Amino acid sequence: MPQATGLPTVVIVGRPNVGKSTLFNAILGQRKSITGDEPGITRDRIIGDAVHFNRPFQLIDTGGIVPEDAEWIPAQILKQARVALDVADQIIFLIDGRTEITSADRDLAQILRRLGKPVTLAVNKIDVAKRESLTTAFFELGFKDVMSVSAEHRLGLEELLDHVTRDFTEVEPVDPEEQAGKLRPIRVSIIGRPNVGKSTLLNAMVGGERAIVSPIAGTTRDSVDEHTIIEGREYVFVDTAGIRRKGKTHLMAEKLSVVMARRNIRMAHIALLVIDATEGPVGSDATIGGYAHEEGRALVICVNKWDLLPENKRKEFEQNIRDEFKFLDYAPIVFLSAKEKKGINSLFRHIATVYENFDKRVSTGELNRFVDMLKLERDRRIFFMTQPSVRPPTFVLFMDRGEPLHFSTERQVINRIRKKFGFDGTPIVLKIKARRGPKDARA
Ligand SMILES: Nc1nc2c(ncn2[C@@H]2O[C@H](COP(=O)(O)OP(=O)(O)OP(=O)(O)O)[C@@H](O)[C@H]2O)c(=O)[nH]1
Ligand SMILES: Nc1nc2c(ncn2[C@@H]2O[C@H](COP(=O)(O)OP(=O)(O)OP(=O)(O)O)[C@@H](O)[C@H]2O)c(=O)[nH]1
Repeated sequence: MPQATGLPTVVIVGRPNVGKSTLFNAILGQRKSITGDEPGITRDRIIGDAVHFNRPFQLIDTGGIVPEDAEWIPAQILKQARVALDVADQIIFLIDGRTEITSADRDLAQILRRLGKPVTLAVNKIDVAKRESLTTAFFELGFKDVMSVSAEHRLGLEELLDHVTRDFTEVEPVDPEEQAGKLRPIRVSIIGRPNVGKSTLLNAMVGGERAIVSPIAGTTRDSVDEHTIIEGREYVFVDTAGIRRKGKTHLMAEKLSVVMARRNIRMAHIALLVIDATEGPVGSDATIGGYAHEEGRALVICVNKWDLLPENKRKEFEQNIRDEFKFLDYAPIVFLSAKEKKGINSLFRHIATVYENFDKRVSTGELNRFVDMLKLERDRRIFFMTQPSVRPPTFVLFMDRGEPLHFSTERQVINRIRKKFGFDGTPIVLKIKARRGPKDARA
């Protein structure tokens, strides 16, 4: 039976066949805010979570509580629906507006009045536009709040819910800060040496049938950001003017690409480091990737022009990258051909996952169960651990002393965090703080 969730509870009661389930489904369906564990609503779902204008509540349909074949008497309803009525903050007493008031309606009305809870009498099956005049006959049941609805045609539901939820607490829709972060566009920077295919990749990602592309002038005079929406998620490609501006002499261009990468990484959440498959990972690729790491930005390594290499080279190439870029071991590697538009969907999926990790928060409870299992250098002690921020995920270890961990120990801790919680594609920042013990407090 209903769990006490702490949410205000609305209970729908009425004799059989008045339309309780129809109303229940209409309210939950209309609000699209079912949070139950199975998708969709079945006929025998009797409890669901709903929201009306930021006022969340729990809705119970007693139609599912009283068996359909039960001989209907008020006592029966009371027995079966007792739990629901006990937890009710608001009761919707549903009757059939197309039939005469029955003795069962009258008996139930009396029982409900005695509960001393707020009851709204909802007259159902009033399927016409001018509904009010049809409800006057029902005032004789002794409720001052009488409203008409058509559950089937979803008429009058808004007014009914306005009324029923009027005293319920309004909540902010989740944490607005976090929510804003989730809804904000993912800022992507395409970086790499000259001629690796950056502008071809940009075109493949924002061009063609993906469309909804609009170049928007950025804050700096000649920078242009490009927006695109893929599967409901908005992406902004930062400084595409820079990507599209062609290099001058080769040497100039090479240096320029490094300078540009450094600047653009700061404006982005995620850097796409483009490597030319025909050249393999080279020194300046590592330099550019290193900036993303230092700036604490998420990273996806894109091996472009893969159409020019045989497929069976993939493993070898991947190993090559891992060997050259040891410090970027968290970055996923995507093989693609920007020119042939191959691997672009996979790249978008990686970006979405990597961003999720970049923005991921682990609860303090989970972290401290994890800390219990960490064994560090023998002379260091961890008291507890928190994650104060995201983008990038930043963890603080509260220890006996504030001095940094040995490099290899720090790496080990970060790897353990990755292994336990999964942070593919994002750097992890680890900070050490001395816990203020009782001695410090006295000093
Ligand atoms: N015309 C009309 N019919 C409706 C309306 N709402 C429900 N009905 C019909 O009334 C009948 C009973 O609806 P249910 O939702 O199953 O009624 P219930 O109160 O849950 O019935 P029990 O489960 O037996 O308690 C169904 O045939 C519905 O299609 C309405 O607004 N207008
Ligand atoms: N075979 C093949 N060629 C590609 C691919 N992507 C890009 N190219 C080619 O590589 C060359 C360079 O591509 P661009 O997109 O201009 O490279 P860029 O990185 O923007 O170059 P800069 O502006 O100089 O930094 C062009 O001739 C492209 O057609 C690919 O996936 N496969």
